[in-house]
Amino acid sequence: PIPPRLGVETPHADELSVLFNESLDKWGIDIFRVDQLSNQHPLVTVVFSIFEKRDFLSKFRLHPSTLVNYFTGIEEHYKKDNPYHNAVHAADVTQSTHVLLNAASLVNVFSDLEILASIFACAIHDVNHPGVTNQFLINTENELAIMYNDMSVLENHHCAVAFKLLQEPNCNILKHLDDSQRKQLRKMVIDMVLATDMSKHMSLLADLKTMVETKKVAGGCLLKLDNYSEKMQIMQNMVHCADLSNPAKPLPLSTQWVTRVMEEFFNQGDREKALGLPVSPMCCRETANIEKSQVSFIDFIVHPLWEAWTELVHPDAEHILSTLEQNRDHYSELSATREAEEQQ
Ligand SMILES: COc1ccc(/C=N/OC[C@H](O)CN2C[C@@H](C)O[C@@H](C)C2)cc1OC1CCCC1
Ligand SMILES: [Mg+2]
Ligand SMILES: [Zn+2]
Repeated sequence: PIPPRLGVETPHADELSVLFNESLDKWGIDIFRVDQLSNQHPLVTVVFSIFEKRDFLSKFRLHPSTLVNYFTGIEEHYKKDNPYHNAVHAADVTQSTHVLLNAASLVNVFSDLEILASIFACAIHDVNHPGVTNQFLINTENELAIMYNDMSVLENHHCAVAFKLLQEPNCNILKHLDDSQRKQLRKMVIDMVLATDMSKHMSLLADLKTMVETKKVAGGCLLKLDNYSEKMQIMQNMVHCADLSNPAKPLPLSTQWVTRVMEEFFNQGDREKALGLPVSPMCCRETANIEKSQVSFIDFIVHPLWEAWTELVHPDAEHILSTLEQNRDHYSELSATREAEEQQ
């Protein structure tokens, strides 16, 4: 059976292909609209369309129906009732990385296999996410924390689920890669997904800043990336940037993500309360100050990361950084007015 155009069956195929023709390569595509128009198959259609656009089906001899089969399986393993960590988030991170890869200063830096690995890593990076944090799984001695000895529990699980699914019938999309390519891809995907553990953020950013400093010294060209570890550092930071790109998207998208992530955190807070556990930071729906939390999240985590990325790929990400700064000021003004209201 020939898989449908765009990888999914939908009554809105024409509208969806217009949207992709206009915005698949653009920062700020309305990924929530992609979710609606794709009949709630945002990940399958985004991955399928990116692979087609990058000519990966012929480059890696990927069979269209195997591709649709596998990523439909992945999509089904994203929990639909997670407000945030669901297939729309995976599609969002995948499409965001697809845009970051198109930066002029990254042209010819990555091989096709490295690009395939990056897109693949994004698509699977949160698969089967339970909607709670690593700390919650550790505190409740969840079977996943026992399985992974409290180390990057979620991120190890996402990788394992994704690679196990590859062994299902008609899902082995890597069938026609040679053994060395398959081994390299597996290592690169694991390195990138494990680097999305927020506890790795500070060391990842420190390495990125060091690289930016040395790159400045080396006359600004990135082409000098000869060893795996430098290349992987950039790929890990790229995926991490995409994972933390919500505050750097046009405000109507960013606010929807804030609502979703807070609902997920509040659900966790409710469960912690019910279990008599201390409620995690920003997870208490009674006391959380949403706008204030976003301002600190941006000031301490997201802006330093995007500032370093923008320097690395200068000047290609300037508009992303300025959107982030505008959004930060918006949340800061909101939190000031809310505080003033609460004083009255
Ligand atoms: C759109 O806003 C966001 C988009 C993504 C994320 C992703 N966060 O990391 C995912 C992991 O759960 C790790 N965190 C769990 C949390 C309870 O503690 C953190 C120190 C680590 C957070 C966002 O906003 C957050 C921060 C400020 C208001 C809620
Ligand atoms: Mg994650
Ligand atoms: Zn994620």
